[in-house]
Amino acid sequence: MLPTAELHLHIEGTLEPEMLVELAARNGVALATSDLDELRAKYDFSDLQSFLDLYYANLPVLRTDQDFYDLTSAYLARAERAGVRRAEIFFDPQVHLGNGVPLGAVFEGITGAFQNSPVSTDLILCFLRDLGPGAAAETLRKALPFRERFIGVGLDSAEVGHPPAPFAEVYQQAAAEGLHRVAHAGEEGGPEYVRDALDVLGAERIDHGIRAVEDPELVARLRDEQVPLTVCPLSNVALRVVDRLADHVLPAMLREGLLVCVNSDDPAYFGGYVDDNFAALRGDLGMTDEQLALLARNSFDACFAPDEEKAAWKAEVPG
Ligand code: HPA
Ligand SMILES: [Zn+2]
Repeated sequence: MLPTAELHLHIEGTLEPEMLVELAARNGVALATSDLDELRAKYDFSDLQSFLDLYYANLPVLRTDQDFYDLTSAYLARAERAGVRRAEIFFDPQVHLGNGVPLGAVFEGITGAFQNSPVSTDLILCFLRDLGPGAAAETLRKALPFRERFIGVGLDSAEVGHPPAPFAEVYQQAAAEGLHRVAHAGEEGGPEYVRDALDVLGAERIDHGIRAVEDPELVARLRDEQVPLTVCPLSNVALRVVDRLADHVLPAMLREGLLVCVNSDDPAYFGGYVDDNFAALRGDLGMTDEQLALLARNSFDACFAPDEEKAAWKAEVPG
């Protein structure tokens, strides 16, 4: 099992059907069905939005700090078995606030699970780009009383039609608070979303970024500046961003010298955890041990942990 850092993981996207049913029963939340096969059958997507519709529809089962604790503990236990040494975990506070869950319960549950795991963990607060910059600023304001519980901000949800630029001010505020800045860009949106995330938001890392390959000048810049790109191969196939894993641009990105790493995004929905992603890269793309080890080393270079810890994890990667 390759040791790796997982830097693109939405904790809400680790909600497996079994836990969905369990939490719905515990909290008295009605589901359309409790049949696990019927629930799994819905995990068939045509694009990002068709996934987001189901992802948001399932989240009202999360109500208490215990729910967030259980969700996060289950992910961390699975991640540990997948070789994950370091996880920088996204969450979507606007969804939970919208469902009437206090932010304190969300922070308490997630970070409580962090304390009981051997995996090195930190939390990144994501703004929902389709709700706009005003709602993002309001969310940051509500989260600042919990400032010590998270290390950065990100930008997720429906990409096309919701470019980065309007979020410049809230990203500036986040930077002033000493928070790291990442953003989803270049998943369904074009290279200009990646460029704006760097130039306008000051993003230190790009989530997905695969459509950057359409712009050679941008590729040269990403290589020269060694901007980390958190690529999610099984996600890209599940959301039909690429037709087949065999067509994925990840090997080309590696050949270009980009700082790419492998992540599971929403593993309960996309067919696997980070070890499953590595296995698929080996099986379907024929990637070699050397290439996979480079991806693992890149993940540690790309993470926000202290340099000594990064060096110790990197030294564990074979080759
Ligand atoms: O893969 C994703 N892309 C954009 N937004 C998201 N929110 C959860 N998962 C995703
Ligand atoms: Zn994502």
